[in-house]
Amino acid sequence: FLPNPKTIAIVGCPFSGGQPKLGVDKGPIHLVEAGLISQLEELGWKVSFDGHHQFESIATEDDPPIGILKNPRLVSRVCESVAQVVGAHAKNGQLPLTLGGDHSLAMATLSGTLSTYPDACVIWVDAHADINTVESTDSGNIHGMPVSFMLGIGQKVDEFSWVKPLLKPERLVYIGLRDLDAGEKRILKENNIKAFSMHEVDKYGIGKVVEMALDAVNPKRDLPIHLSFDVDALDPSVAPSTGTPVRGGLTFREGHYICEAIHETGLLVALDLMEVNPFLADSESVRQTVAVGCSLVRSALGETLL
Ligand SMILES: N[C@@H](CSCCS(N)(=O)=O)C(=O)O
Ligand SMILES: [Mn+2]
Ligand SMILES: [Mn+2]
Ligand SMILES: [Mn+2]
Repeated sequence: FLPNPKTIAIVGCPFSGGQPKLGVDKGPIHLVEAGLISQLEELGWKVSFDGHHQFESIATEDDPPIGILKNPRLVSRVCESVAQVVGAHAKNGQLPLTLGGDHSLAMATLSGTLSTYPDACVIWVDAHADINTVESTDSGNIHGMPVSFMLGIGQKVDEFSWVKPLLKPERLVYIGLRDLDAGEKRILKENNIKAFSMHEVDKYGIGKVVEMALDAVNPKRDLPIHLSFDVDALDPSVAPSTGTPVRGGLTFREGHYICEAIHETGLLVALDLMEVNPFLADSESVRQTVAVGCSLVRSALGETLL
């Protein structure tokens, strides 16, 4: 039996603690104000949205770095609470759509999904692998680390003891990589994690890459899919208003093809749209970035061209 959610639960997460740039916490409100809810209703979905989450209360306490990890207590507590919310929606048979906010939130979304669907596979669309460990990170920005926590690799951090290693390496695949730290390249190899970088996208074309990615983690097309989409996977000319832009990214169509193809599997159970930062560009570029975020979500949730 495979889930067939009919309701989307929007989890608006105005959170920026996993990285240093102001503004990414305003991503959710821009996405919702661009009309995303009615756009999804147009597609036939029931949409439940009980307002963006408030994290101010958690933010007040003293939160010195642990090692070089920045805002560790804040990130941990926010993610722990969001994990409960995402998990509850998934357990109710709804499709959690998490709007970021920075990608450290994926500790929450993957925990929520994998606690409900232990066999789910994760398709991570991103310029970055976000798999740094406590030992390998150079920045201490936790938005570059969520995958390592979910795999249970690297030195343990007490504040994150709630994070269970629910993600198996063989159930994770990347598309769009082009900016990995040396440590991350080593971690991918050591853990035999499947990754389709922009080199493979150029070489095989996006259609073949998505097919190979699914073959790698969902060979019988019978496992639930969690799609975690970082808008910086797209070329900065397509999605300029994001915190860590990297040249040579996915075209508008390549990004949409990934979402359309995943919708076509009928296996999508959870979706993250992360790292939209409306403070980082002129208003037209912000509008463009928000619009492409909404468009990608629509494609992953059933909007077709014909
Ligand atoms: N690898 C770098 C950059 S990580 C970029 C994180 S994201 N979520 O893809 O924007 C680091 O660890 O700081
Ligand atoms: Mn990311
Ligand atoms: Mn990224
Ligand atoms: Mn980013």
